[in-house]
Amino acid sequence: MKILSAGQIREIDAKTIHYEGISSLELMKHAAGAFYDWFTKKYTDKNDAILILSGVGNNGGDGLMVARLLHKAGYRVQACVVEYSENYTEDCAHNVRRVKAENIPFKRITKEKEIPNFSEYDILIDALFGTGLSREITGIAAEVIKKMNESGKTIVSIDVPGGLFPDKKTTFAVEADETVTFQIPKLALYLPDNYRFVGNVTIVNIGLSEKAIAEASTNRYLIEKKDIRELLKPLSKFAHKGTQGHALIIGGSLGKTGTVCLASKAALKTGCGLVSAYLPKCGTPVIQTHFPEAMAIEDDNSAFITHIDYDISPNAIGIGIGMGKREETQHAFYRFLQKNALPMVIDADGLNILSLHPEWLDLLPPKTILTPHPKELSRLIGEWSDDYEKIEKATAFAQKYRLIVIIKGAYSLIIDSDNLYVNDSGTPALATAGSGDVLTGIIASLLAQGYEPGHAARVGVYLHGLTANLTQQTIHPRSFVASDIIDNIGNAYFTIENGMIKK
Ligand SMILES: NC(=O)C1=CN([C@@H]2O[C@H](COP(=O)(O)OP(=O)(O)OC[C@H]3O[C@@H](n4cnc5c(N)ncnc54)[C@H](OP(=O)(O)O)[C@@H]3O)[C@@H](O)[C@H]2O)[C@@H](O)CC1
Ligand SMILES: Nc1ncnc2c1ncn2[C@@H]1O[C@H](COP(=O)(O)OP(=O)(O)O)[C@@H](O)[C@H]1O
Ligand SMILES: [K+]
Repeated sequence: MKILSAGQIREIDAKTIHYEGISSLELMKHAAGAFYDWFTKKYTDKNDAILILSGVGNNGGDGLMVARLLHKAGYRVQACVVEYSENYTEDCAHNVRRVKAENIPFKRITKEKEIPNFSEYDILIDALFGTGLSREITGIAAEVIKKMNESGKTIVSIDVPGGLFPDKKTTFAVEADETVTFQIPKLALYLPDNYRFVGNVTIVNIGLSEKAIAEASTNRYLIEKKDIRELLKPLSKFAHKGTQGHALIIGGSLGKTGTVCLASKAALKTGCGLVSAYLPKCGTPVIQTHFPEAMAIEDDNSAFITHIDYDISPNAIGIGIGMGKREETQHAFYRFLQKNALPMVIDADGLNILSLHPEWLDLLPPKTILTPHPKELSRLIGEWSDDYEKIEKATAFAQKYRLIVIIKGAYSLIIDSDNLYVNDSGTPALATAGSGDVLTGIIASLLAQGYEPGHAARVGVYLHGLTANLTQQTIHPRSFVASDIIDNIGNAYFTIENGMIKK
């Protein structure tokens, strides 16, 4: 799904009206209706006191239309317009008239003392500003937002939290619990700095013209299940382990051989035909006991890796997990990079060693996948002042070395040449030891199966996250562990292929 800018969304809005031959008010009806459907499914208690805070633009118009729908359905609604400007849009003004005509409690707020007492309400709906925000908020709107944020009440934002810039850094905005956004994802909704404003994001369809959306050009995308389904390779009737790829996982050190067990098992469960694990000697009994399907190759050293030599022919490599940064291991890694031309995913200490020797980055085959979490990323590219600068610097880094960079997080970002992909599968259940090791195994497996690296990155990140979504009802997020990801890779495949969850 395309992620677009506020300007592009405005254009699609106008084109929809033109192509579909509908009025802007009708489009607003669709938008308000979509919000209403979502809201009434989530908040079913009609005794909740709901305060709707609208602005004077079309976002405010949406809010007032939502007030009318909720009132009609029997909810207890108070509608307000925070009159930060006298320039009402036509559709907003229309809805003010309708709200009054329908005898819905209504109030204009022009100065601080007119701000209602939020403690009398259960839910605040924010329709103050949408994608038309053009500058920092001051005056009465700022007063209202400050009080909303201090109220401790549930806040639900229509389209975007009031004050959130869709395409640049935000410092002050409504701090919503839920944001229901209209059809087109905006980048700002998925950035960690903005989580306190955005809360949970839901995208609802409002019937914007598909043709208009297709005409908008972008290099930013939100990954959807259907995209991943299209990328999945079919499994041939005549497949055998020799055709399904051989992944080699390299890593581990004394006390950290579990990382390689997790990645190796994840690799096999993701579908490659063979998995070998290269570890220090201490790891061999561990992996052979834990996971008999894997083949082990031992380093000479018992506690850490000192050379990386093997006489097998894998198709792809996952390297770096649990490996440590000892001198000997660093040199072994360097000599390995000098001779390796296979597709590769590098994580953890592999990344940390590269940040100690940035000149080694030139040795990586094009499209090597790096999977840093933010700390590892900062070691590679330096600090950033905000998420936008982080993306800019990571993109420049990825392009300079022709790499694919996956910035791991609640929403992982995949940078692949000019393109940015946002992944929204996954839950906080994944914030658990070894979760990143499993991702390395999944991606190594996909590379071994012949997936183009950009596809392996997207499919891998999406699959990994989906395992947590699928177990939300069966495994409490606090007790979900990395092995649960592995156990549910099959279910994730089922879900992607045909929407079915196998219990
Ligand atoms: N996407 C779609 O297709 C659809 C979109 N729809 C809805 O429309 C919304 C966009 O509506 P919108 O363009 O009217 O802008 P909106 O955000 O309501 O506010 C603009 C007003 O705020 C003002 N203003 C701005 N910044 C300010 C500041 N800092 N401090 C004070 N004032 C400030 C600005 O004034 P100006 O900048 O012109 O001086 C203007 O008066 C969108 O989010 C969605 O909810 C649906 O209805 C239908 C389908
Ligand atoms: N709150 C979250 N929501 C979704 N995914 C998450 C969340 N927290 C962590 N993850 C995912 O879990 C993985 C954690 O990786 P990493 O930080 O390397 O962990 P570890 O070092 O413990 O293996 C990443 O893929 C990340 O995207
Ligand atoms: K809003």
